[in-house]
Amino acid sequence: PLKSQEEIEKMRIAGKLASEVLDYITPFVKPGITTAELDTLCHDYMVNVQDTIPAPLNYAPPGYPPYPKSICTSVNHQVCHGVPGEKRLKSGDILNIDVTVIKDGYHGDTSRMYYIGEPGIQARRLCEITYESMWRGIEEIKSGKQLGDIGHAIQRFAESHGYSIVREFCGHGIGVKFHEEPQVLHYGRAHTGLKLEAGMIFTVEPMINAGKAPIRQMADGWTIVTKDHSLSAQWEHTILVTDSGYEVLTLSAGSPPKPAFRV
Ligand SMILES: CCc1ccsc1-c1ccc(O)c(O)c1
Ligand SMILES: [Mn+2]
Ligand SMILES: [Mn+2]
Ligand SMILES: [Mn+2]
Repeated sequence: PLKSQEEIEKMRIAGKLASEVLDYITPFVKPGITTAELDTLCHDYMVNVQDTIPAPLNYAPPGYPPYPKSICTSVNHQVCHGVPGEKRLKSGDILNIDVTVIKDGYHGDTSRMYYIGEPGIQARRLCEITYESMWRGIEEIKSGKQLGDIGHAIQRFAESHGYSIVREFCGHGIGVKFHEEPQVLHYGRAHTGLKLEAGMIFTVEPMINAGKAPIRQMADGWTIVTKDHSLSAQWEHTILVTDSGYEVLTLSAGSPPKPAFRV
């Protein structure tokens, strides 16, 4: 549903707070720390400093058990929904931290990639291309355009670099609920799908694999990995559709800059 001005203001606050969690955790993301330690640090910051609620904690979408932690941490060939645990991060790893906070009843959802020590050139390139793929999709957002324009832009850019798009998970509407309509696919055909309207708020969160698209779910009932064990990267922003284009709601002081689009 379209958000009112009051709701949009609350979503701006929630989105900024979510982004600030990723700023806060950045200096802790070093070789030797465990993803469970990162979860505790983020949880305590959200609850004790921000007075926000971590949306993932005990979140149970249909067919899933309640999620046991406050953030998602997906390392290397893990695609998404990685559960924080005793795994120590090591130099060369790439890590996605995905944060969703609830403030005053409204959700802010964002994720970033982090380099642990010195990842190799291939790992860095996947992270950089995935970041630009997300922005290529965001750049299509404008009242009157269609959802297919977003997916097509992401798919074309990522696949032109020899990467593959994960199809089983998508972006989503967001507001008083973590997940609302519409589904925002990260692939598709231009000039197809739902028309975008000012006041819509949804996430763009492409998962891109260095190898082939197929994924597998781990025995923990949560963690998704690439079937071919290739590296996977993801970035996520929460976006408001405006008449003139878009407004990114999940920006903060430490947000990486938008890439200069190489043609
Ligand atoms: C823990 C959160 C969760 C559980 C099942 S799907 C999911 C999830 C994780 C990150 C997201 O950005 C998202 O939209 C959903
Ligand atoms: Mn997220
Ligand atoms: Mn999301
Ligand atoms: Mn990954």
